[in-house]
Amino acid sequence: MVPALVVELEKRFQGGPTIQASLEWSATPGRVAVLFGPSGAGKTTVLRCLAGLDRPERGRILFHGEPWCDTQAGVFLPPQQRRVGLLFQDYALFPHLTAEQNVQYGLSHLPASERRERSRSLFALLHLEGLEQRGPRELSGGQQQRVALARALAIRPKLLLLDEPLSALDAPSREQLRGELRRLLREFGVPTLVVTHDRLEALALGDDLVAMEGGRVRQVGPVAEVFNHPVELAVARMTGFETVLPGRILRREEGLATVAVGPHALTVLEPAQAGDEVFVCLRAEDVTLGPPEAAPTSARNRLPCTVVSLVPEGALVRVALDAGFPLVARVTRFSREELGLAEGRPVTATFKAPAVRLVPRS
Ligand SMILES: Nc1ncnc2c1ncn2[C@@H]1O[C@H](COP(=O)(O)OP(=O)(O)OP(=O)(O)O)[C@@H](O)[C@H]1O
Repeated sequence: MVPALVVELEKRFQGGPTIQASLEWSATPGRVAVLFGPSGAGKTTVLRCLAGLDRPERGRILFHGEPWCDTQAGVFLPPQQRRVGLLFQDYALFPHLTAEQNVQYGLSHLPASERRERSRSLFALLHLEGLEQRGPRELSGGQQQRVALARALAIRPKLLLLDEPLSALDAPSREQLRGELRRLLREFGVPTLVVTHDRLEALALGDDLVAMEGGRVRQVGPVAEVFNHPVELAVARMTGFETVLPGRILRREEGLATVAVGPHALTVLEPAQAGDEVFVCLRAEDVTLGPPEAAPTSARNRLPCTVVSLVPEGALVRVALDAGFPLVARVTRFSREELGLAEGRPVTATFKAPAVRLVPRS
């Protein structure tokens, strides 16, 4: 398939770093790619260049074959000609305008009746009815975020760009809005790029992941693939969870949930959110290995596994396991000797219910 979005750019900052980003992305309607990486990786710079707010020294940006920027050909489309919807960290709503006026802000070229109709349907879609005449200061953080999203969508963008869209919210609201935002982005049907440095947000929001570090794009692929199969150390470090598996919640009782993953039913802490389709995320450090006939422990989850590979990492050893699904553990060299770990050997993997993070996918 021909990628709809092609980015090859070099942006130099005076006395600062040079960002050299290359990526190709399908940008199909409703699909979400997360620009993910540590602080200073260059994520916002890529977003600003896509929006037309920053001009790269060298390179090109093509969207469905249309050059938005081509430094060799001297092409640079201003932001309004790119038809991108933008939402930045602090929402930047105009404080002196009502929610409705904020949403209609970029629509002055349209007749009043059409402006009203567009904002009316967006207020309905984003569950903001009744708040049209409020000023930004009279709205909660979550409501401001949705008004800003409505404003970004009002221009009927070809591409939506969100920079840390949840970072201004407190932790509980963030968690709630992560799932909601994903559902909304699906509904809008606009291809979306989201910047975040938060792993759970990347997993919750993204279909695809663009992993950035040190001003470079390190890996691009479906989100679970990049988390499970990082191609280089920098990506492995930033993804952290080495096991990310699709699962389905079967039951919830007394604060615990039972999740079907491959052939197993895992016990995890019950997630606050509704929705039964989840990603099950586990860090290698939280998985303990024991002999196949190990006596039961207090850990809720006990899986018979086979060792697939052993990779020394300094004082530790990374152990890839087959538990009916791929699972990764990290043990000390001492434990490796003690357990006689070797490729093909059976072992028991255990982990506690609180070690598992669930990220909603529906
Ligand atoms: N206007 C500027 N002048 C000089 N250096 C800059 C400028 N803008 C960004 N940089 C530098 O470029 C690098 C990439 O910045 P960028 O904001 O793109 O990173 P980021 O991945 O979005 O980080 P964060 O998650 O902290 O927002 C950083 O080292 C930053 O200090």
